[in-house]
Amino acid sequence: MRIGSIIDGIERTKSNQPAMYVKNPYNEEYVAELLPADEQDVKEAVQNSKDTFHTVMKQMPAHERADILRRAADLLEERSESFAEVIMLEAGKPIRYSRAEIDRSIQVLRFASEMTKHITGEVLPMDAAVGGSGRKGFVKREPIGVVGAITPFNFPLNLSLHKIAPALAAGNTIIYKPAEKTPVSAYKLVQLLQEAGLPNGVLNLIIGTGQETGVPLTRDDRVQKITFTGSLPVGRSIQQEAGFKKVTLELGSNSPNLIFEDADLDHVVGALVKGAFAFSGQVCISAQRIYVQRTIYEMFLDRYVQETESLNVGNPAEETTDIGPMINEKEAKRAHQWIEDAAAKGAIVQTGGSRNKTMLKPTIMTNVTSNMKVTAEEVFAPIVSVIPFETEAEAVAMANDSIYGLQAGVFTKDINRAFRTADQLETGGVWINDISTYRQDNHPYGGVKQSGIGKEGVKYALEDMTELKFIGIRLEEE
Ligand SMILES: NC(=O)c1ccc[n+]([C@@H]2O[C@H](COP(=O)([O-])OP(=O)(O)OC[C@H]3O[C@@H](n4cnc5c(N)ncnc54)[C@H](O)[C@@H]3O)[C@@H](O)[C@H]2O)c1
Ligand SMILES: O=C[C@H](O)CS(=O)(=O)O
Repeated sequence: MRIGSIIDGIERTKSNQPAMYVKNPYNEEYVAELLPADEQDVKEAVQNSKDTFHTVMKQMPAHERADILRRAADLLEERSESFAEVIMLEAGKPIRYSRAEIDRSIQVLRFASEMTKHITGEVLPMDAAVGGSGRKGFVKREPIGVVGAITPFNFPLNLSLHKIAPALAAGNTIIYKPAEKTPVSAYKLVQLLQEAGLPNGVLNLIIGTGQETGVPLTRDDRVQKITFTGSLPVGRSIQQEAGFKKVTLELGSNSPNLIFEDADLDHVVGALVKGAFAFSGQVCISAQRIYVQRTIYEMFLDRYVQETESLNVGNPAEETTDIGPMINEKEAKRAHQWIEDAAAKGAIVQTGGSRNKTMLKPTIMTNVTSNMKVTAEEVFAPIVSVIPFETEAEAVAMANDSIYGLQAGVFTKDINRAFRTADQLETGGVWINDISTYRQDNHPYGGVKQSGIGKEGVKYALEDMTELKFIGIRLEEE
């Protein structure tokens, strides 16, 4: 399979850049050849998106946009297995988890379709201001224009749809720059939306590297908004390069989970095995730091290690596989090095710790300190640290001792403590009696501190992809 960028509905079949290849991270088998775009392609895509916004999108009524999104959801449902297979092959995501990603993506399309018909404004009480009598004021939401969507490899379909679907619902045109590690699902998604009735040029696809295509897209003044999901260093660079554009940044985390002594351990242990190791920990809200009240620490740790050791590690294509490869060997080596660095400073590897190419065994560490990379930085690998605490105040302080603040989990049966803790945690979201790793696609989602700027979750992303316009009328006196 050979894929190129799609601009104004036409696929580019030539490239001035050296070809790139997507390989299955588990066995290095060829998945696709890419024809990468360059700065000139980006410029053309932006001009086409700008023209299409004025000639097509501004005229398209909400019911048509809603229908396209609904048809896309139906088509994705029909083809769910082939999309799941592509994500399994290009990202190495175990097939059961790949299917779950498709199920969520279908919902995101449906939420967006429903929201399209409910983009409302308000009528202002103008006489609330001195001198405002005899005036009427209206606030309406308008699409912002051209949206640049830059996405990561780890949820290549769902996180792309968290940008594309609300942008379409709002009536914008989009330039979609997916991760070069996982562009095949992106290519299939653009084709699917075209089949669902999306006119040419409303969604332009740019296949290429961050440097060659993401940077010029971010700098282009004809783009009104960049919505980015990815790592902190790239997010920082986008913030600096974006100029006057609106920017949404969905970045990384080292998510904390707090387990109090009255928690339901039967639930907690299984949930946190999944929460720390699903997709080899390559999830931005993966449980990375688990704080356990001292009175139940040993009991939790024993059960946690035991259940982790029962995970099936292997080929992501197999139905029974829980843990597959990491995205590439470079990342697996980097994560393995972090384990070794921590161990050299006194951390204890309770289970795991070994690596074979892209396969890193699920690893539980104890005796860690807050200045080790495995706790202080985003590990983005199947590595979790378990840390004891004595008091609620101590647990909250340790959880908040981070540059990140995306999502947290708190486990307790005491409703007062649950809300008290949730109020004090410095994160964009808190789950009580569920893992930090759990996300639904309809709640506001996004970090504080260096985890990002702005919120997604269809309704919230949509709001940020519109501009408020005020229209006032001074009525003639009789
Ligand atoms: N908060 C969230 O919702 C969320 C969700 C998923 C992933 N993430 C984060 O994403 C990271 C993993 O994904 P990744 O490795 O694909 O991230 P990444 O930052 O390396 O790449 C993300 C995207 O940015 C592009 N890019 C790279 N350099 C660029 C530049 N200078 N300018 C513009 N674009 C550029 C890449 O080509 C890719 O499309 C982790 O840090 C993870 O926490 C966050
Ligand atoms: O990787 C981070 C993602 O935001 C997780 S999810 O797809 O939203 O669950």
